[in-house]
Amino acid sequence: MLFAVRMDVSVPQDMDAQAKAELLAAEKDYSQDLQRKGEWQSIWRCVGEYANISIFDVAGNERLHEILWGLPLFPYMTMDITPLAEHPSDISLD
Ligand SMILES: O=C(O)C[C@H]1C=CC(=O)O1
Repeated sequence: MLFAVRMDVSVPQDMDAQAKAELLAAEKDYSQDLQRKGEWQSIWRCVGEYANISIFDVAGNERLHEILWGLPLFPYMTMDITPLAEHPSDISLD
């Protein structure tokens, strides 16, 4: 199942610099591991915002929930999740 997820990040301004660096490194590792496994298909920066739009291809809602809850940055994010279906005008389906 495909999902588009918009993640808006808001890390506290007063977070310790070392703790922030470790958090962002853990987030990157977590994301790239799932990208290599094919569940996190793509990630795009939203221009001018500390936000991304990501495409996930996962077994179902429970798996997406598990992935999102496991994000190291989860406590500092808000998310908007859109389930995706095929579009009848998609030429790759012809
Ligand atoms: O920078 C972000 O958009 C937040 C985050 C989500 C995955 C990742 O590597 O960073």
